[in-house]
Amino acid sequence: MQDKIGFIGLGAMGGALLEGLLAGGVEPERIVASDTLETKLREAAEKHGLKAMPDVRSVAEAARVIFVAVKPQDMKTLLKEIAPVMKDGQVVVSVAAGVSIHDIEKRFDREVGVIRVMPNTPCLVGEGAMAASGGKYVSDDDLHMVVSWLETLGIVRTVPEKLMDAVTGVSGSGPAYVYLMIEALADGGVLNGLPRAMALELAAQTVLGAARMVMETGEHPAVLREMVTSPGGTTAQALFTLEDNGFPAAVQKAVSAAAQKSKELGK
Ligand SMILES: NC(=O)C1=CN([C@@H]2O[C@H](COP(=O)(O)OP(=O)(O)OC[C@H]3O[C@@H](n4cnc5c(N)ncnc54)[C@H](OP(=O)(O)O)[C@@H]3O)[C@@H](O)[C@H]2O)C=CC1
Ligand SMILES: O=C(O)[C@@H]1CCC=N1
Repeated sequence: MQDKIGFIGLGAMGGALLEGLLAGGVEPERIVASDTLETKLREAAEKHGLKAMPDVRSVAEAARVIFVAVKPQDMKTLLKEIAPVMKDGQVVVSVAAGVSIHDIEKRFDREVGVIRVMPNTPCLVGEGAMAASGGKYVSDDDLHMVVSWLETLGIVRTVPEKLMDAVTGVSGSGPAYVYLMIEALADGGVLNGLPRAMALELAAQTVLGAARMVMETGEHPAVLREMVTSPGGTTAQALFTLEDNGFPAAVQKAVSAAAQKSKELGK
């Protein structure tokens, strides 16, 4: 029989990872899950046919690999709760921003493997951007297994743990900045007379198309930007306005602010 896979925390990110793994072919019979919110747990159990567990210890007892997707501030309490039943060879996959592998390992007096992952919500549609780092007790086989599951939800880069705060600033929190950009783009369209639904559709497709151009042509964004920018034309005027209003600096400052907050969450 295949190992069970546990989920603790079925909020925005835990739910997205769960749905992504199921869509990627993991059988629901392998999943055992727990969330403090009973309705959320019951809904997930009914929707996906997974096994709802009465508490987190039951998840830790039943599963060999346990995805933990609770808030960073709840990690200490959660790990304390499951520590007494954790065994050598189990694997905890943590997505908590800022919480280090060492901080998780030290809660157990067993050699529990820890994999720290920074995913993002587009995992829900198979377009996640993720980074992963493995701790000292995790075997290469287990790391490869978890990475291969995650690869069904998007791209996964294995990175040294010290880069995780920067990853959080770019791709973990990144979808939110892009949504803000899409909203602003659409609002700009409405300001200039477009019907709202059409403005939103054009804005979202523009972001999707531009991202695919970067991924599929392999060209630097500056080259692609020049392709759009006709001399003396509309784009040059818009780019000048964005630069003049500090758009590139604002985005870089946002990434640094998120990375800094990630460091603070880990303290
Ligand atoms: N949202 C995102 O895009 C991303 C989030 N992350 C990380 O994912 C983690 C979860 O974030 P997010 O999904 O946004 O947060 P949510 O608050 O949406 O989800 C966390 C869930 O875990 C539940 N929970 C808390 N403590 C326990 C416990 N002891 N046992 C079982 N369930 C528990 C919460 O219940 P309750 O509400 O009752 O506390 C909640 O339902 C965080 O650590 C975050 O850093 C990482 C990358 C991206
Ligand atoms: O906002 C947060 O703290 C989490 C971590 C990355 C994305 N969402």
